[in-house]
Amino acid sequence: MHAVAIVAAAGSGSRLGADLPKALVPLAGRPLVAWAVEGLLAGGVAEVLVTVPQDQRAAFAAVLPPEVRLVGGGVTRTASVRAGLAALPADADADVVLVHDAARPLTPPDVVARVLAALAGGAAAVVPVLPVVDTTVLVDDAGRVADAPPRERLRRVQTPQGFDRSVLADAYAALAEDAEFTDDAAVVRAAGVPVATVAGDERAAKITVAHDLAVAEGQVAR
Ligand SMILES: Nc1ccn([C@@H]2O[C@H](COP(=O)(O)OP(=O)(O)OP(=O)(O)O)[C@@H](O)[C@H]2O)c(=O)n1
Ligand SMILES: C[C@](O)(CO)[C@H](O)COP(=O)(O)O
Repeated sequence: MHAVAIVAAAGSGSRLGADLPKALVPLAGRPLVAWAVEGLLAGGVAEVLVTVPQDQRAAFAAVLPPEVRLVGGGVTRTASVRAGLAALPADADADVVLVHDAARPLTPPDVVARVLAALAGGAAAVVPVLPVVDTTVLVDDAGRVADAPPRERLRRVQTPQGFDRSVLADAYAALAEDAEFTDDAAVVRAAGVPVATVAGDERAAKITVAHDLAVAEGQVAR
């Protein structure tokens, strides 16, 4: 099995509110994207491609190993992953593709290895998940609680998400040009592909707001 990873790193990080793209924001002195790439390689990925803001290639090249390919991203995460997939050479060795967020810099290599093992075991699509520990409700348009789904079957979905390469490519090819999904598992599910799960890890938490970055700094310092 030859695994290539696409790291979605073309977002601005508006909710974090830093003065540079979120993937370049330092965590213990190193940009988030550098942490994310390192974790993928340590977990068994052979090649990494990073989707970056169109005008930031030089800044990303300066902080990543030279063998990491950079591709201009799109206006949504879905468009960025689509651009990354399109940039994979058709004859490349890769038979599986992992899609990861630069915003999950401290994802342990063990999570990457679990995703790869599930693919090697025959899964066409696999996501790392964690249980939901809070009571979780659906609200109506007025913000009133409308329903409380049983949390035993709810999961929080992380990245990297892993796919048979042709399954992911075909699912993206079937999407409308402006389609937007919150993750890649939703893209393949829209094409009717079942998605398996493996255990995620709290350390793979996504950095979205300033508090998340502070938590990650504490994690690295421990
Ligand atoms: N057009 C986009 C938007 C997001 N991403 C990437 O998708 C991942 C998850 O997105 P999120 O954490 O929401 O990042 P941002 O879109 O940058 O954050 P915000 O919504 O706060 O602006 C991030 O690594 C981000 O760089 C991307 O590659 N291209
Ligand atoms: C892909 C993801 O990280 C899985 O949890 C998440 O859906 C990204 O969401 P965002 O709104 O782009 O932060």
